[in-house]
Amino acid sequence: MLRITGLRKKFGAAEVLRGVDLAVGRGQVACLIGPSGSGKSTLLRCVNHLDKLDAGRVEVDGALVGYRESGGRLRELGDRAVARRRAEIGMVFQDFNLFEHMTVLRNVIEAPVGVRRLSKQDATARAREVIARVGLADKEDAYPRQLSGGQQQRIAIARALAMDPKLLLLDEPTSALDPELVGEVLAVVRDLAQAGQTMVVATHEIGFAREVADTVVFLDGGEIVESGPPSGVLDAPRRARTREFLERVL
Ligand SMILES: Nc1ncnc2c1ncn2[C@@H]1O[C@H](COP(=O)(O)OP(=O)(O)OP(=O)(O)O)[C@@H](O)[C@H]1O
Repeated sequence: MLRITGLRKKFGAAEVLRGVDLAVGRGQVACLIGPSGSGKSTLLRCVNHLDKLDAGRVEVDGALVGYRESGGRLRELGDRAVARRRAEIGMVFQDFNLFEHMTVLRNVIEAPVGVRRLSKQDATARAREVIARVGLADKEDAYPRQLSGGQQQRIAIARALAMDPKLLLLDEPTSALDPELVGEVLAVVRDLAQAGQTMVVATHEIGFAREVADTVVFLDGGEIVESGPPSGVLDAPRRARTREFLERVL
């Protein structure tokens, strides 16, 4: 479902991603772990073309994201074509990014109506379904400020699900939450994993990665140091850099 090859990304002189290769199969969950600044967010942002690539390619379900091939070279797509491709990729940010002036229901309906061109009626039915799926059916008329951080993040997940994404990217979805609210968001993500949603999750929650990931990807200094099933990368790491990181965070 996701194939990344030779991905490089610079900000100024700093090379933040230094040749990343990663494949995530349909229905699989990859968890990105690594120190702060290792490039996890940038990697996710390159997948949905919020950041441009300097080299390499990203394909979602066989189609390039943000580019088209022309004469053996990649050319950037226009805004509307990018928006169409991006509509197939859900993104959940650390700080929820909900529209504060809109109710929960309006937040979730917005993209299906505006981007997918669903009728208001169909979008509302879809929104109600995904809001119920994150356990917040009783909050559809609330405004974000009336919800806890955990509830806001669950609505942000519902908003992404409303577009029926082929791939869901979650960028440290629990980092901005008080510790007692982390569990409710992880429970929603765990349910999605069990339901077969393809996901890439950047996370500092190592225990969670052990539980849900098919593949754990340890990123350090913009490169993948080690990747594989949790039983390998987390429980029997082959590389000293992985071991040192895990000793620091566990
Ligand atoms: N828009 C930008 N302009 C300049 N530098 C950037 C930009 N975005 C990220 N960086 C730099 O790229 C590096 C990787 O950042 P990134 O946010 O991808 O790391 P991360 O692993 O997600 O970190 P964290 O766990 O703290 O979120 C950092 O050194 C960061 O300062």
